[in-house]
Amino acid sequence: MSICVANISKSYKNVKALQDISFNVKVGELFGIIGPDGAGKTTLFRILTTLLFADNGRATVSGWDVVSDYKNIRKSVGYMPGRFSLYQDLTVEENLQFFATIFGTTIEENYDLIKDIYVQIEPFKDRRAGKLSGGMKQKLALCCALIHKPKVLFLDEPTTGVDPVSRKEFWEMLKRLQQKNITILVSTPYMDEAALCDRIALIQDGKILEIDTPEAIVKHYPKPIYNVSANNMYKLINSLNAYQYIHSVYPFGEFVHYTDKRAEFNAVELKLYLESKNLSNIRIEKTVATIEDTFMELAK
Ligand SMILES: Nc1ncnc2c1ncn2[C@@H]1O[C@H](COP(=O)(O)OP(=O)(O)OP(=O)(O)O)[C@@H](O)[C@H]1O
Repeated sequence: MSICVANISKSYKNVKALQDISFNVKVGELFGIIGPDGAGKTTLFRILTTLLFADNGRATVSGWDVVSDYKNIRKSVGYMPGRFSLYQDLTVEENLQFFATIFGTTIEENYDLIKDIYVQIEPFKDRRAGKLSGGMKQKLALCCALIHKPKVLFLDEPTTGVDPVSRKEFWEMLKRLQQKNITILVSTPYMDEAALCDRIALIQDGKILEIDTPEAIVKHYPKPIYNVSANNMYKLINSLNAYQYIHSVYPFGEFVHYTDKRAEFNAVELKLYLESKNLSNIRIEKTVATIEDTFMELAK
């Protein structure tokens, strides 16, 4: 195992940031920690990268204990914190040089590992890091986290605030790094990114709701789910919420995802009900559950 987490808990005064968290990550696995703001993702990353002590439980990274072997862990992992952590006043190249030096290596020595990513920011190598776009900053931060050839990479919300094209590119890079046998633990609040991981842990209020492959998690969704749309989204949601057979309803892009309490759902009856609420252009179609649907159901 690359990462073992056993019964980890952490509180800040009255806030239970992590409650009895356990999971394992295999060598070379791309494992996602998926949860909304405040779920406890950063706290978990800080414990695993030896920057914070847990109140209870044990964790190892590459076989090293996060408390007693912290020095070995610090040498062998890469950590990209959620907030931009690089030196804004240093240039792209100077930042990279700096991180290589503190880990006792050089850019040349491990250039192969970062090459794919670095070529994209190389044209801006003399630009100060503070003047880069969001996507470029993420690429530089990833290069800096990789420059000492870590065995395990911790990426805390690496794509938050990054445009959709750069997000997609970023995940393609992670897939390539994975082929180099680097274990990757990545957190994200974006449910679409969860589908790109080998396995995911859904986390909310410091507790793990479920751990499995994205495909298996979606298959566990317990009910048929329907895309519903109408001329007025706000009124549609309010009307569905007031419907006597509603199990769940929430907005999903241009639709509303609706599930019904009954085993036998009646679309005609629902349409008539919505028409009685003065809605028009009503469409009701069966759809497949996503990770977001599963999360919402488990988090209820
Ligand atoms: N130093 C602290 N003192 C008090 N409460 C804290 C501290 N750090 C985090 N918390 C609280 O602990 C909980 C978990 O926070 P954490 O930052 O780990 O979550 P997160 O999933 O990373 O969310 P975010 O993306 O918003 O940072 C939240 O309720 C947060 O307000």
